[in-house]
Amino acid sequence: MNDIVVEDLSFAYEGTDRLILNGINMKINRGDFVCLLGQSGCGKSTFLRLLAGLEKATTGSIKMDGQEITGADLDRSVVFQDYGLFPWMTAGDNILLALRQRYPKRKKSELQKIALDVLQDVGLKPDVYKKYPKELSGGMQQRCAIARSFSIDPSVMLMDEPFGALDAVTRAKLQDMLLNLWSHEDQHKTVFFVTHDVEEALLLATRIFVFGQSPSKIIFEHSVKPEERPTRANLYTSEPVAKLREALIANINQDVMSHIE
Ligand SMILES: Nc1ncnc2c1ncn2[C@@H]1O[C@H](COP(=O)(O)OP(=O)(O)OP(=O)(O)O)[C@@H](O)[C@H]1O
Repeated sequence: MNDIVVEDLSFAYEGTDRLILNGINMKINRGDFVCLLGQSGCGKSTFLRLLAGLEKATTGSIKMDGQEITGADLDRSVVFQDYGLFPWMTAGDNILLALRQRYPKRKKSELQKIALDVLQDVGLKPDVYKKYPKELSGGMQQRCAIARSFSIDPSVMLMDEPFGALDAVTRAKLQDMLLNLWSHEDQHKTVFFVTHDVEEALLLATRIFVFGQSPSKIIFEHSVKPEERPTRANLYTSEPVAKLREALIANINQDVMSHIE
């Protein structure tokens, strides 16, 4: 079943006539892990904002389960690079706030239990619940942001370079954690994940799209066959992954060069 269908989408920010996105078509199945690549400024974040319902298509449409996306919805949660936790609230209260919006009628004690469970799911100890964001490392804050996002059980997670600000070791740990969370769900969540990092996309994606620029359109797409999905151990030795890496880099480079020449 196609969960999200993007048809002939074009977009210009209000008050401007410059098209940021043009002629985007995409059919995404429930449970796909979609990675979006492309050079800086090509419109990846803008595309996520449209999926989130924070912007409206100029022409064309984005439909989820056959219904046009017309505004924000807790069924599509967003994780940004800068963690997005409210600094004046503890990690636990940040998660509780999201849970309260999702489940307004449930008891506080039930919601606290969900918050503690999701903190554990992302590998954090219970004492993190009472800590303020400034008392946590960048990696811990991003774990909290992901925990908050998972806690409200959205069908779709929109992740805008969530690991872009982290060091390589923390980043690898969080990639493994995210894959683990995603793959252990009975029904996988659909993930849209923006990254600049080809290796990250190769490791995570079941679908990869490369956006070109001015205005942005899809210049390359690939569906990864289940038997070709790499692990961290064979990321650099698998033949299909090597071929895909070559194709991704060639397409991104070609797009960069065509805007320099
Ligand atoms: N609110 C806005 N109003 C007008 N133009 C905007 C607005 N936000 C972004 N843009 C422009 O839209 C284009 C695409 O930006 P966007 O942030 O979507 O690209 P990106 O591919 O996510 O970039 P990066 O990889 O650097 O994060 C850029 O030219 C940017 O200047």
